Amino acid sequence: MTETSSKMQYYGDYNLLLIDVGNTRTKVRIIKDSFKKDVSFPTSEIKKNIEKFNPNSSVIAVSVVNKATEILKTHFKNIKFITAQTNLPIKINYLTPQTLGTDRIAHACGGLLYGNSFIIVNAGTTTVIDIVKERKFLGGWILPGIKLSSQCLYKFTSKLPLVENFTLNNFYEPGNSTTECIEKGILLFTVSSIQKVKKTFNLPIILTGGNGKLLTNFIKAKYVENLTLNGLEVIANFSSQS
Ligand SMILES: Nc1ncnc2c1ncn2[C@@H]1O[C@H](COP(=O)(O)OP(=O)(O)OP(=O)(O)O)[C@@H](O)[C@H]1O
Ligand SMILES: CC(C)(CO)[C@@H](O)C(=O)NCCC(=O)O
Repeated sequence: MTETSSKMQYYGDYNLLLIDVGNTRTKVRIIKDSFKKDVSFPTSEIKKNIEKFNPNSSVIAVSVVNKATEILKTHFKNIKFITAQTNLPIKINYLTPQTLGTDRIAHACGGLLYGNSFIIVNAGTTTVIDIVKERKFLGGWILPGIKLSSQCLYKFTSKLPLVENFTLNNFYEPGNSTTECIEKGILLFTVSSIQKVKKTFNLPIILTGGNGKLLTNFIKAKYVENLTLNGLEVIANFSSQS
């Protein structure tokens, strides 16, 4: 478990837990009065990590991993999962709200801390680009994430190596070696997609996710480390006031 401060401990006594289960990592925000702390761990290890939290805690969660959702439901007696039907500070305009990733709902709500209209780029396992216009979620684009793209090229070809470190700060010149071609190809695909959306909608970009920091080298954006957890906090405050 990774923490922003102190050592790992039993998290037994607090007012509220916010949980974001992503395909790669699970993030937890512990809130007790004005005290806040974020911790994270691999989603593949959710069972053993979640046992460190008091089952009687109040929990608000989003999860995009079905198995992890079941583990959370079993452990916590008082857990609320955000859905498109939750009382939200935004409107959801999506043809299939029942299939909409609830992390995307949280991102859209977290973005309200910076304005009412924006582009969200969540560069995690997948790269998701979403549009919120005047507090209305309009949908977006789901792309393979940076690491996933690299793993696919490696897995489904005979000659391509696995490229794990993305260290370039320029990818517009052609790549000059196999690893450079892969790195530049994935960055070109990711960054050009985001730039095209920016050009079309001309809204400010909010960038988040495990690869968000890397993309700040190429895209003018506000980088927010834990946008999903911030969004859950916005939703919690909104429903307590309305
Ligand atoms: N410490 C880390 N552990 C795991 N992945 C990391 C780490 N740092 C950067 N990454 C990159 O971040 C990606 C995971 O990002 P993130 O945690 O936002 O994804 P996630 O848990 O799948 O969330 P989402 O489902 O919203 O995409 C990985 O694919 C990897 O490329
Ligand atoms: C796209 C991901 C994987 C991003 O985390 C997640 O939001 C998800 O599983 N979404 C379901 C499909 C949808 O949002 O329409």
